[in-house]
Amino acid sequence: MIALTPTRAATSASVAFLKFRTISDFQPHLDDESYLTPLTYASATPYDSANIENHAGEERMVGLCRNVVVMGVCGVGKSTVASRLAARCEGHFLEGDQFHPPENVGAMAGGIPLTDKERWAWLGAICHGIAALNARDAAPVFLACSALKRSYRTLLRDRTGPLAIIHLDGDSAIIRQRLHARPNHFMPPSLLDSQLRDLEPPDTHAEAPACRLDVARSLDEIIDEAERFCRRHVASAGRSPSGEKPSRQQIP
Ligand SMILES: Nc1ncnc2c1ncn2[C@@H]1O[C@H](COP(=O)(O)OP(=O)(O)OP(=O)(O)O)[C@@H](O)[C@H]1O
Ligand SMILES: O=C(O)[C@H](O)[C@@H](O)[C@H](O)[C@H](O)CO
Repeated sequence: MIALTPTRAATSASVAFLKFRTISDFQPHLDDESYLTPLTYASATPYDSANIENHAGEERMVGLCRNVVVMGVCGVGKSTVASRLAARCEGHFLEGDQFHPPENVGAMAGGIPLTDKERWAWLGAICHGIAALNARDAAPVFLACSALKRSYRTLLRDRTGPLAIIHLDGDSAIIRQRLHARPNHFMPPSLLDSQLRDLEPPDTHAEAPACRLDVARSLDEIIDEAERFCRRHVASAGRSPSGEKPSRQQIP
């Protein structure tokens, strides 16, 4: 059984899996594939681009994202970065691995890469998780999720709205070393090669806003740069230490 109870310390960010403890909370329909029904995020959440565009003269939300995916192959630091970023930006942290059914975890633990079909079901469940958090309040969601292929990211965007992408990437030797050094994780380092084969790095124009951050840098440097990216592209992404509102794009 995959452990679904919280394993990380809560921070000032909302840590989503403290609230949603079981996979069934998020994937009640996997058997009949109705998880593919539209989520209608605009009607289910306060993020309604039609309304926002009518607020001429006020802060313009168009172009800003509600959700952020921290993506990349296993061991690049997705969970570490996304959870710290959520704390910095006063958002929710969503751990993509929490949405894998036990069969997926079992396959990976046994050294078998996931298929597209297995990933579609998993991504569908993640979309429900994002939508649930978006419906709850206006805080941004920081998702740690491999999202290796462009089609996976398209699904996330189609079902949950504008998506900012932070791609953690770099020297595979560094990533492999970190995987070997990481204790108590179901993902075997042997799966890194298949993850690298599946990886379709984001097209920073076609999939904008997207950025690539090198895993060779220190965690602090990565978080600082990721935070700057989020302040430019993510609605309500954090406040200054003085408690000021986050800066947003203005209508010229
Ligand atoms: N920039 C960094 N410098 C040094 N160590 C790092 C850095 N980023 C992550 N790590 C370490 O690398 C390991 C892997 O990080 P983490 O578990 O966050 O990766 P992940 O991408 O979420 O992995 P997975 O997809 O397999 O769950 C952890 O032990 C983490 O502390
Ligand atoms: O798409 C995938 O193949 C999976 O999401 C993996 O990336 C794992 O979940 C993750 O790496 C766990 O360590």
